[in-house]
Amino acid sequence: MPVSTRSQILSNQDEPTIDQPSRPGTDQEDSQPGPPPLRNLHHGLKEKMKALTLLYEQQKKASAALRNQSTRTEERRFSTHPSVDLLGSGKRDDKEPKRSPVMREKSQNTLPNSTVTRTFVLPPPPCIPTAVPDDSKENVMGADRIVGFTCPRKGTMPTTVARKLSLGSFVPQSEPRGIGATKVAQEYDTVSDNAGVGSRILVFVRLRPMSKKEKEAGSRSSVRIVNRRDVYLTEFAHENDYLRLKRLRGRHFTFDASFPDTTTQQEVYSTTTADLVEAVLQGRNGSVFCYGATGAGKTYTMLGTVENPGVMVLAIKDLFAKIRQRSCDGNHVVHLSYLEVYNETVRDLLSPGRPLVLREDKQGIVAAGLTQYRAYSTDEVMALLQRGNQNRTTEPTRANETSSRSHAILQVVAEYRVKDASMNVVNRVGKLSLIDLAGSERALATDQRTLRSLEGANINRSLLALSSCINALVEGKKHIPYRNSKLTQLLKDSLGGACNTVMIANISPSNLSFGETQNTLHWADRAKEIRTKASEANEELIEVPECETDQAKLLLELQKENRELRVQLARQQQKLLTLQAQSLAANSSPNPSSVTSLLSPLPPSSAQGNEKRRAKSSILVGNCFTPQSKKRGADEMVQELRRTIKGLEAEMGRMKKEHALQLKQKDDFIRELSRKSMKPPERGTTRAGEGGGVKRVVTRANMQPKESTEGELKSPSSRFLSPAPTAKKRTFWDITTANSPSVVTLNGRKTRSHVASESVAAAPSMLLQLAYPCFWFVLMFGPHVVNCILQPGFARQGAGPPKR
Ligand SMILES: Nc1ncnc2c1ncn2[C@@H]1O[C@H](COP(=O)(O)OP(=O)(O)OP(=O)(O)O)[C@@H](O)[C@H]1O
Repeated sequence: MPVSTRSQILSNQDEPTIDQPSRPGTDQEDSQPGPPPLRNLHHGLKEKMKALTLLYEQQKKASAALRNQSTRTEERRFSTHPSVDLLGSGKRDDKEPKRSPVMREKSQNTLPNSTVTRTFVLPPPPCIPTAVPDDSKENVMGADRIVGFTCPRKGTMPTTVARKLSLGSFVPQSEPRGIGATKVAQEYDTVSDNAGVGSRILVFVRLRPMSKKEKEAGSRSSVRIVNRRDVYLTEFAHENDYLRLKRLRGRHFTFDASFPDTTTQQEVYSTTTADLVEAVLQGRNGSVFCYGATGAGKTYTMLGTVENPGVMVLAIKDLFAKIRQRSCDGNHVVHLSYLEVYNETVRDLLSPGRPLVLREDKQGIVAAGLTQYRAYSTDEVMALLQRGNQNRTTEPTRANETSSRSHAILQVVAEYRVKDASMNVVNRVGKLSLIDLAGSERALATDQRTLRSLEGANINRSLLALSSCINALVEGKKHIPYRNSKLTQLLKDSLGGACNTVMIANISPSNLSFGETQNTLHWADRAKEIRTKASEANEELIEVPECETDQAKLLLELQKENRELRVQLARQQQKLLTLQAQSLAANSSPNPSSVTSLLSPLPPSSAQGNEKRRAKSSILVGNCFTPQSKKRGADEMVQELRRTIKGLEAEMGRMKKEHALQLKQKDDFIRELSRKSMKPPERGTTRAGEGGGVKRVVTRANMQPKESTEGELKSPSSRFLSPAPTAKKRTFWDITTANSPSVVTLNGRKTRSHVASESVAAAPSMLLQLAYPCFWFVLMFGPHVVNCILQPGFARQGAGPPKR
């Protein structure tokens, strides 16, 4: 049986085919029926390719007028994939693609919903795959060549010239534009956008340097960045892995800008975020988020280190510097909040506490109860940022020593007044969100069956929700599944709202992370197609009155408002101080009630007040030198001591009064007794006022110290002195001998017994003479009465002649 082979077909190319109807009535037809003529399939293909090439050329010519010099750049871009070099493949020719039937790339799309094919130059392969794989995005190549790469473009992309890199749609041309975007716009092809319709998300890629660990593991670089824009990804396989060697993949992506591993933080900031800060100062909202696998350098890009601060730090510095320059009245308000989404709960990083609930209001999705700190300087923001980062959940994993286990969102709201072109005063409010996402990860890359894996699962879930949202947005679906996770809820504004958004995709160069890098680049490539809504400036015109009187009025009003605010501030500060003092006291004392009573002013001197004061004094005595009291301020202690002294003095005064009263009562009693029971003795009873007596009468009143009569003591200790010298009961020795202890008095004066003893000493026989009646006297009235009579007061009271 004759078998037609490929060589036969090729050799019989001149023979008629189905497409070429044979001429009827020829000898050939009649005489040689033979096998039916075979169709050369290559003919159809060739024609199609020719048509396509023609179409391509036409389009190219048409667009050349628009693109001017970009054609040459485009052609250069279609050159051979550098991975061929990496793999050590054969030579290439830049002109080759023009003749090659397959290797074309249409960078522009003139028809909606058409497919753009990126093609890499290849020598004709010995065995070209007959069917293009389903995943048309993937390049399939042999061990040393890349076959093709297609990338479907949706109808959502602008049908005219494609990309707009600058933020021109929302930054007025009159305003200075950030260096970054301007530079990038100059370096790379920029294309016009439908102004006012909105802007698409700008996507940047940052490659980090190879880590020490990766180097030690012998990994090779699988990423190559060309022209600061194109990223080539190459897969490596072990030379013995024959199966994979034949199916190695290579990929090519183009982004708004791609940063090689040598790029500085400042370069990244000025290219990606500087323009967003500028837009925020125009009253618009902006978001920057870092996306990538764990350990790819997201936190490094966003936060950086002390020596190399990242985007967050540089953006805030820039914001403060610009706001100060532009604010027409020098006033500006910068509010700051910092939260994290950890295991699907939202937490405040600046004042950690209970998880926050997300609510949707007219401002968008907000975390209810999130602390908004007012910051006055960059340093303050830095301090807050540092505090927030200390509260952020980070754990070491196998993939990263300091892996962030949560998504962190720093939001800065800036408000200030500026004079516009027509010298009107305008109030502008803009919001900047800086987001450091947690890294997507494989369970094996981190840890299994631990809390880390639970965290990893939650991170992956929220990132999956993010990719679903990106897909839905790219496909122009009506329903975007923001509610699938807390992260997407919080990113709603950034992805689908009126916001200028920048995505920085972080990748690792290591071939060991090929899968993760490929995944990151895939989603980054997809995110390029998301268009956000047109962002309107949030600004309010403040009308300034024209005539001078109105201006003066306004000035007065503002001054009044200012005064009121100052008063309010002073009140608040006072309240704060009181609260602080109370909390300090409560912390330092084990008995809060006693401390509160100490801090409150003392009531006026009432009986109740005295009681309280006494109680307080005792508390103070107990607390004054306790270790807790040492903690209190020196002033407070001095005050407490003063209060103690006052309390003690009051107590002394009261005691003194009581004492005087008792004395008086005693004297009265004695006088009464003396009146009733006995005649005053002849001797020693001379009236003091008469001055006729030879002997001087010493009374109790004379004996009392002078100060006691005035009702005041000089020192608290002296007040505790016992009144014993005056109140002491007389002993026999008081009467009989001058050497008795009671003879010597306080003032060097002598007591009545002293006087008596003197006389006794002068005439000892007199004692004997008196002994007998005294004995009878004692027998009749008892020793107590005698003692009373012998008291010094008796002489005073009884100094006058008895009335009876
Ligand atoms: N551009 C860079 N230059 C120098 N070092 C870098 C760079 N990017 C990342 N690194 C280093 O790589 C390590 C991992 O980076 P980083 O912690 O930022 O990763 P990550 O993506 O935030 O990881 P995770 O998602 O686990 O938090 C860090 O030690 C960091 O210092």
